[in-house]
Amino acid sequence: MKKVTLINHPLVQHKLSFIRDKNTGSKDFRELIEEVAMLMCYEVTRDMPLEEIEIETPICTTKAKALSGKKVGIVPILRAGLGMVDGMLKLIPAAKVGHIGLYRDPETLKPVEYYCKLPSDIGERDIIVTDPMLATGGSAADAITLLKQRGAKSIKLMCLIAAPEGLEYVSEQHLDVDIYTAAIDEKLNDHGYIVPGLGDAGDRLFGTK
Ligand SMILES: O=P(O)(O)OC[C@H]1O[C@H](OP(=O)(O)OP(=O)(O)O)[C@H](O)[C@@H]1O
Ligand SMILES: O=c1cc[nH]c(=O)[nH]1
Ligand SMILES: [Mg+2]
Repeated sequence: MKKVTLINHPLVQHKLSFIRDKNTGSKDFRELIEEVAMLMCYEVTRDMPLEEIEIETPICTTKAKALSGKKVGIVPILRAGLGMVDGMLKLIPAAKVGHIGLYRDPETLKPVEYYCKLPSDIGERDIIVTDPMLATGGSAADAITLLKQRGAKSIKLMCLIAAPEGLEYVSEQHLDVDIYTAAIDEKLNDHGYIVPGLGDAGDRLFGTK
C-alpha cells in the first residue's frame, strides 16, 4: 500500500470539527473548507523540489532557494472538490486547474462521469486530486484512472475525511498514489455515507439540499 498521511495539525483538526457540525451554514462551511485545504496543501507539497538561485538583497548578493520549476496541476472532482481549489491556489498561484465531473449514483454507489477538461501538459505536472470525501473510493479511483489514461504520471490524492473502505480501495487500485487526509472515520452507513462524516459535502458547499 502507498503512503496514507493523516494531517493532524491542531488548526486542521479544530476547523474540521466546525466543518462536521450540522449547524455550520454554507458560508462558513465554504470558508472553512478553503482554509483547511490551504493548510493541508502545505503538507502535501512538502516534497516539492528546490533549486539554488542567486538574488540581491538590499545588503549583498546571496544564494537563496526557489521552487525548481516542477509544475503543479490541481484536479478537483466536481462538485465538492471545487471547494478546496481556491485555498490551494493561494499557495500555488501558478498551478493549472483541471476538472473531472463525477457523481455517485445513489442506488449503485458507482461513479458516473459527466465532464473532463485537463491541462494539455498533464504528463509534466505533479497532480493533486481534491475531493473532501473518500467514501467507497469509487469516484477517486475512477478520477485517477482517467488522469493516467490522459498521461498523468505523478498523482496525489487530497481529501478531508476518508472511510477505511475508500482508503483500501484506492490504495489497491493505484499503488503509486499517496493519499492525504485530515481524518480517517469509522465506517460507511447503508447509504454509503461516511460515519460520523459531515453529510453530503457538495450539497453543504452549494446549498443544494
Ligand atoms: O468515494 P465515493 O463512494 O465514490 O463517494 C465520494 C464521492 O461522493 C461525493 O460526490 P457526489 O456524488 O455527492 O457529487 P457532488 O460532489 O456533485 O455532490 C464526494 O464529493 C465524492 O466525489
Ligand atoms: O459521506 C459522504 C459520502 C459521499 N459523499 C459525501 O458527500 N459524503
Ligand atoms: Mg454530493
